[in-house]
Amino acid sequence: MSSSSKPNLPVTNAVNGPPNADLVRERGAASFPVRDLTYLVYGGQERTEHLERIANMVASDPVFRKTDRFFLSRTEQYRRSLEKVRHYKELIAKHNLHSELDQQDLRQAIDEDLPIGLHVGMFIPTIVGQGTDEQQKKWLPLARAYKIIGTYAQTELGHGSFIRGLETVATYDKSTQEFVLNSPTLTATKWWPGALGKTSTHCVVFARLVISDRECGVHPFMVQLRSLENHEPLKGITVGDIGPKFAYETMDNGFLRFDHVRIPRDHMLMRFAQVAADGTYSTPPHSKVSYATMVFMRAYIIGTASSTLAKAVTIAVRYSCVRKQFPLRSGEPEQQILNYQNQQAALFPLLATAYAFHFTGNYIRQMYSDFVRGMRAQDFSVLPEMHATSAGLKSLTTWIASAGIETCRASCGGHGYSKLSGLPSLYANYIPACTYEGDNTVMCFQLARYLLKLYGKAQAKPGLRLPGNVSYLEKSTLLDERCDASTEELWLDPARQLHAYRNRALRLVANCANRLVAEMQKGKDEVLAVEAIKSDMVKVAKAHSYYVVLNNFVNAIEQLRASGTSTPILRVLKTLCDLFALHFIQADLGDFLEYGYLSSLHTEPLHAQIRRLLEAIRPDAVALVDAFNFTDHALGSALGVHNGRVYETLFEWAQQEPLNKTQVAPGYHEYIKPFLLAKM
Ligand SMILES: CCCCCCCCCC/C=C\CCCCCCC/C=C/C(=O)SCCNC(=O)CCNC(=O)[C@H](O)C(C)(C)COP(=O)(O)OP(=O)(O)OC[C@H]1O[C@@H](n2cnc3c(N)ncnc32)[C@H](O)[C@@H]1OP(=O)(O)O
Ligand SMILES: Cc1cc2nc3c(=O)[nH]c(=O)nc-3n(C[C@H](O)[C@H](O)[C@H](O)COP(=O)(O)OP(=O)(O)OC[C@H]3O[C@@H](n4cnc5c(N)ncnc54)[C@H](O)[C@@H]3O)c2cc1C
Repeated sequence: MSSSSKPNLPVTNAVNGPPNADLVRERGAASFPVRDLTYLVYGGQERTEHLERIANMVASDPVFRKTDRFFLSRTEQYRRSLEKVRHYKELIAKHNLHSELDQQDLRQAIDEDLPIGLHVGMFIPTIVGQGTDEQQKKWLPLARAYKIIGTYAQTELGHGSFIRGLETVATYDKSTQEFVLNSPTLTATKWWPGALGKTSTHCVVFARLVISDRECGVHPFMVQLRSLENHEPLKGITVGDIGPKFAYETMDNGFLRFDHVRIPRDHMLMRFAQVAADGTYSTPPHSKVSYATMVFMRAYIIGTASSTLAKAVTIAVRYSCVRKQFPLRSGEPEQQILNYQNQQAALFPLLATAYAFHFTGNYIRQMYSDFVRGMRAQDFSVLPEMHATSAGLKSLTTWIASAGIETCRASCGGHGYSKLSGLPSLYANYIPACTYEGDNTVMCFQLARYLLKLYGKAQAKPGLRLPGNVSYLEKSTLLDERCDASTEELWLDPARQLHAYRNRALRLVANCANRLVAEMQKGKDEVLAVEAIKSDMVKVAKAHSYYVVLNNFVNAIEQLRASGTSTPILRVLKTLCDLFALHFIQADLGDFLEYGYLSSLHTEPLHAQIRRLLEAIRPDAVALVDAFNFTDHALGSALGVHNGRVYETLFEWAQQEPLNKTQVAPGYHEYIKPFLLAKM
């Protein structure tokens, strides 16, 4: 089928030449207009073309090249990322990219963990969210123009998850109307904040506020760290880089200590809690409102899980199409490895998941903007739902995307282990998303607590109406219902798929609630009873989040159908949605079998339907990854190049290896020559 409009062919880092014939053939045989799916993913033709212009501008700009990254030392990588920051700023001015959206598009196209990520992602949002109008007026123009660079300094050597345990103190001195910031112990040292070590001139510090010996809880303070003239740390401030990490080399995650550093009273961000000149403290309208930037970032992280996984899948699917291994019978041509069922079973559920997460990203963005609108009107009622939902989805999406990248890497065989595949660095730079912005397990407890509370309320008050995604907690009769998908066809019914996910989630919540009561009946207080069910709480949070993701995918398809999306696109999205739904039932089959919701009567057709779905996706696999529309620059992979010239590109990129600069190995004369035969 032909596309409705021609794509702008991505700028390529691949070796030029005729494209791989298998890829060409597969692209020509797609069952749907690829370009239309791209428009759907990126929000329309105009927006897609705008993104392409930016992506191609970045991809063709030598400053943004990525191919040298594997051969640079940590310090060189940091310097290179600063060079990219400077150039990013130059391009904003040159191309008039002053809107926040344009700048976000540009950063996304640059596709590197730049040391201004925290400035944009957390420092500015914290000023916007927590600063008074006057504070915003003072700091935002400076921050937005990069006259100052800031970060978000919350985590300490001793505490990250347990925010109330932070030890940095901000003591109010009424006589001078200043706060005195101090790090009283080694464990009070701020540790981890991105761009803190070497780049930032300022930061928002989270410290426990003390007024006349009274503890008022953790609050945000604006602090200047370095001189704006020579970048030297200011008096009383000890700051530096925390040293080598698993990856993330471009980012100077830092440490920071305060020795009785004085800041003016108006440097406490006082939108919600205030300290008056005489030391009178006014409490915020919600005790956790100062945690709002983290909720914002969790929502952002959920949105990026789709694109990250989509990159890994694009690389693995294209490579699996080019790579051939074994003829089925002797004398026949070798098979593309993508034809093997095991390869499809590894990759296609991840392809489906990347699409599923795309719709979940849209959902959380909408939920977040509704929540912000409410907050502006002093309505915090949505905060618990927003916090719990984003905590759970952040955990599920980052866990699945991390594991998915590794699956993609492993499915590329030996070449997947080469950094030139792009997959090792994609994985190593992505996995901290499971830890930062809230350790995933700890985040799951937050969602599970919320669900258990609502379940308890619904039990105590029949007829209570709960919000949309959790309304199934009202229906304990659902627990008596069983699966009736006894044929392959019935498994394609979205209502039945959702029923299964809802039933599993409710079952796990109910079991957890019962176990909590049982533990308390054994004599434990509530705190210890919760400790006894913690691993089950993680399962509860994941089960609910799976349900939310599937529900969003099903709803999105319904909305697309209603808005007249073409049948071929709807068909392929429905196939992906079915595969997502059925694959994750198959993956957690024990949950569904344990309480008799499913039996072998249902599992046989389930397995058979999954095999059919893999077959259905196979002819469209390349088109489905092409629809993500990544440039070769974005993928940074010799295996995933758009033209499929995988071996040529691998060979050429390998020539850049510094070891290849000389024919004779460095160290040969000292270490090899002495024991080799002198002559043959
Ligand atoms: C939206 C789309 C936007 C698109 C545009 C974005 C542009 C951005 C550009 C970005 C550019 C680059 C990106 C950079 C890349 C990313 C880099 C990542 C950098 C990482 C930064 C960090 O890691 S910052 C540090 C993060 N730290 C944490 O997350 C700590 C985790 N811990 C906590 O959150 C809390 O302490 C915990 C929730 C665990 C418990 O809190 P605690 O104070 O102990 O409270 P409890 O007593 O347990 O609970 C009391 C009740 O409060 C409820 N609650 C807790 N937290 C919240 C909250 N945040 N909101 C609401 N309610 C909350 C809790 O549930 C309890 O409720 P209950 O009813 O009493 O049970
Ligand atoms: C790359 C990277 C960038 C970062 N950037 C920033 C930044 O810019 N600013 C910033 O302030 N911070 C930053 N952080 C810190 C990050 O937010 C914390 O590391 C994160 O919140 C986890 O906290 P923790 O390290 O204290 O883990 P811990 O809480 O010590 O977790 C360790 C283990 O204990 C378990 N655990 C913890 N509490 C409980 C409990 N109550 N019950 C059961 N199990 C529990 C966890 O599940 C985990 O398995 C960054 C971290 C990384 C890795």
